[in-house]
Amino acid sequence: MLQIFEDKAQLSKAAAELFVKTAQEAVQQNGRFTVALTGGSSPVQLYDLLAQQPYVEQVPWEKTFVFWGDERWVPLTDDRSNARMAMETFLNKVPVPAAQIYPMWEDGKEPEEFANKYEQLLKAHFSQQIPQFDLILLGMGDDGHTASLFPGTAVLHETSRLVQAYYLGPQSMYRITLTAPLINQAKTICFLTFGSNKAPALQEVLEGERNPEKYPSQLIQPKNGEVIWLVDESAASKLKTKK
Ligand SMILES: O=C(O)[C@H](O)[C@@H](O)[C@H](O)[C@H](O)COP(=O)(O)O
Repeated sequence: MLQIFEDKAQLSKAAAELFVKTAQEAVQQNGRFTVALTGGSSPVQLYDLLAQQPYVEQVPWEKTFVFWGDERWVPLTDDRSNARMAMETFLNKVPVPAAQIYPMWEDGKEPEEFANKYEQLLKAHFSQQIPQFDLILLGMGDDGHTASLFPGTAVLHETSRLVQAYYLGPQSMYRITLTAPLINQAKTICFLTFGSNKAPALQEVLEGERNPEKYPSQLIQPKNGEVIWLVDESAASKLKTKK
């Protein structure tokens, strides 16, 4: 489903409403809400809203479990840390129990070793069931990547692992990411995409020929759930079909 908004503010408000709705429904159905957050700049306004009225009091924080879709392998004190950004913008301001927040980082661990640990953590959280997030938030880069699924990387071909870490040469850092097969188990996947720099990639991802090697966001096709693209008019400017 594609929804186009006038600007980032409207888009972020719709994302906050979706967050509240999926959280409430998940708690009603299963007694808890499991979400994977995204990093980058796209979710900042959404996270800000979630710490404010009317949203903050509508989310069942005590029953919320927070994971990440991907992370730059840097300490939690680093400016580039996705976890740090989410902590500062909302997690430190809302009553989610600290023990239910699972950043993708541990001091002294190697990234590959930590990826295995995070995978085990997810398996334990979902016990015997398929690891199925209630909600996964994603951003899309202007090259069509999402989470840390970058064009031309081996992780795009992963079929069995849930979490992987790998060295991303062009950024001179390790990345850790949920894999596409895991992301695609989710009940709801929500892309937040705004700005004219995203317009060419968005057109390719949604309307171009299938080429996930070049546009990894095309890999995101939930098995039984739904994918919702929240997009602003600038990002949507090159789309031929605006619905
Ligand atoms: O850690 C990251 O870099 C991400 O999670 C990444 O996948 C991000 O969502 C996109 O690059 C979009 O980034 P922006 O929101 O900054 O445009």
